[in-house]
Amino acid sequence: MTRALQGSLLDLGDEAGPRELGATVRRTHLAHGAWIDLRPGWIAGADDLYERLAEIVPWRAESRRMYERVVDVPRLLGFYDEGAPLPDPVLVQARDALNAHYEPELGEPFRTAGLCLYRDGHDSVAWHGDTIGRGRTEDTMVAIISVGSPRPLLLRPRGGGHTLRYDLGHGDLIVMGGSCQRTWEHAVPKSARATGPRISIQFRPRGVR
Ligand SMILES: O=C(O)CCC(=O)C(=O)O
Ligand SMILES: [Fe+2]
Repeated sequence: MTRALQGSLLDLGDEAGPRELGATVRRTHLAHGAWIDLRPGWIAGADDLYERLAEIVPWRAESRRMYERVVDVPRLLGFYDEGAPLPDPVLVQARDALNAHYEPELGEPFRTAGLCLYRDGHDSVAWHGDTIGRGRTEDTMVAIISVGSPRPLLLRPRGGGHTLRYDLGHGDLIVMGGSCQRTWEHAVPKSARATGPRISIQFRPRGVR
């Protein structure tokens, strides 16, 4: 009796979706006006969320012209523009919770969601900042949720310096803020090790890409 009740209470406390943010978020100030926030294990039920997203997102393979050659982008992509319905209710809850926490500081809401699926260690993203839009010139924030198997997200200052490494998966949250997109770069390197699949969900404000 008691045991069954305890079990169900624990289940209730661990309902799928975002857990608390608030004081559980740890901020690290980096050089040049950049910072990152970390909240490990933010999403309860992250493995189920991985499975649902892998299934229902219309994943696109892209290719890009590199000088004379056309090369495959080494990951699968999804994109939900402002106003487009997100593919899972947990992502709606997560975006709402991020906005409740960050909008006072950011001054605007997160509006778009980009998704990347790294199928295995061959998939990766090369060193870059999210500078296609306003991140090139303005401070902003990019919030990334990781589900599935952890992969390292590396960060290094532009122009050289020590590389930071965060292993992100299973519902972890990282937020890159301040000048991070223009003064630092980030990457998910290829791995020669056996690596399970990871999906990242990146929430960005309008005009940041
Ligand atoms: O998958 C990640 O965590 C990073 C993705 C990324 O940097 C991007 O899509 O701009
Ligand atoms: Fe990026």
